Amino acid sequence: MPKEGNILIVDDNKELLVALKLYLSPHFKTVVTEHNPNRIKEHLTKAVFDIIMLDMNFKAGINNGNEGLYWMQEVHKHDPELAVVLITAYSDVELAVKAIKKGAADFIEKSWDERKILSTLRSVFELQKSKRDISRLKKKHKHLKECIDTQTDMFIGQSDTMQQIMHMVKKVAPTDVNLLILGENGTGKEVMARTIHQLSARKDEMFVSVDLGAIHENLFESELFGHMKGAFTDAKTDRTGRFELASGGTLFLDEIGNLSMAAQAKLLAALQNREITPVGGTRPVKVDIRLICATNMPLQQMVAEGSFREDLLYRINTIAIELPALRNRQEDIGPLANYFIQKQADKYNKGSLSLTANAIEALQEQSWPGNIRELQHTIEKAVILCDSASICSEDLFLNKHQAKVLDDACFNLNEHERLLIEKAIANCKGNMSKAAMKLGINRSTLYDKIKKYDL
Ligand SMILES: Nc1ncnc2c1ncn2[C@@H]1O[C@H](COP(=O)(O)OP(=O)(O)OP(=O)(O)O)[C@@H](O)[C@H]1O
Repeated sequence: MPKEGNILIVDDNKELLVALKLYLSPHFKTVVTEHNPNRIKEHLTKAVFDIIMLDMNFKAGINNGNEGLYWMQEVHKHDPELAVVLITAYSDVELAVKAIKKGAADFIEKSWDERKILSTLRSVFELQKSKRDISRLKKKHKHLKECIDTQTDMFIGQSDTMQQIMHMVKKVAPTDVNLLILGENGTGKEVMARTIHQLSARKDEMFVSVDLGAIHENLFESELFGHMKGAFTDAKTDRTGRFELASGGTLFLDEIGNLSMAAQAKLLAALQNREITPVGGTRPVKVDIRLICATNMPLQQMVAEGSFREDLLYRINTIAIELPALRNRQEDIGPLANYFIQKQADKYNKGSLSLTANAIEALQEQSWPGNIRELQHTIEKAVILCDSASICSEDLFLNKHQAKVLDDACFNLNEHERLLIEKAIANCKGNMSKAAMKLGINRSTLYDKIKKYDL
């Protein structure tokens, strides 16, 4: 088993430091010794210790332990969780009780038995490890709660296009490959990323979502990699970064196209090395994440223009999933609208609500520039304002400018044909034979046109 535990021993007796180092080094990962207590802070800023063994009396002739208690308080000002084991040459139970009351983890007498020192340090180290685990778990729990509070939606997507995408997703989800999800705003990139996480072996671990577009350039490193207390003015406590929180699970980086070149370089290094170093930290931390990125920006074009790193694009884009705009998957509008109606009716205690056939038709005729998010908001508004249990097209307050009808000034035959085909397919709920019949053409001509207009 690899050795664990970093110990700093501070005592003005240099011979004792040598003896302790020799004895403890085979049992702990690092043992650092120091004879001058004024240098404790320097050591604590250079490395992370689990235990500090501290002499109670530094000045010859003084043995009331006050100096040791003073240095212990200084240590705790720097790191309140650091375990301090006090050393004294004088067996003094009262002093031991006083030190422990003031926050010492334990107490050792100088007239020692080596085995007792080892067992004391080992149990202090185990306790210290558990305390740190608890503090890490508390932070994870807080984040997890925040994630759960932003409720996830069930994945709806019956259209042929979405079924094909889901077929591919089911194959890639259980692997650990990096995925890039592309699509306009509101097409469901985050819902898709959460679905992939749920279908993967990492599903019992965290799904951590980061909106890179909302993070200020200066805070990028601290948000993603964490920071140590005191690393900068506002760093009042240690903070675990998103990479570490997601370790074992999935990290979802939304709006990846918004990253500056400097941030791209830092992200690439973290992905290549599979480790991060918190801001102000000295020790790199190993991370094991499955990465899913998303964007609505043309990354290939950005690479060509020099605003996105090609090596980063290769790393994040093992497989790309392109989510179609809602206007290009009309068959999904009805099921999505029905799903949102139930959800919002529950939210606003409206009992059982339903959409009339003409309401669904009207929804299918919209162009939805804001995609599923816009559809969801439209339904929410209708649910809040409706007076009866069935919602018709007038209750939807649809934006007339977004209706998928061509204005009178459009004489482009192709545009008219494309729109008519879309309408016929939606009207026939995706039944191609019926749609072809309605349009007065045969099925194979309809398929040719679907291909031509990329419907
Ligand atoms: N397939 C789906 N089934 C159910 N709800 C969905 C689906 N896709 C998206 N939604 C809902 O639509 C809204 C927008 O989805 P989401 O945030 O995943 O989109 P996005 O593409 O990540 O948006 P943005 O580009 O703005 O970050 C959310 O409320 C989400 O729950």
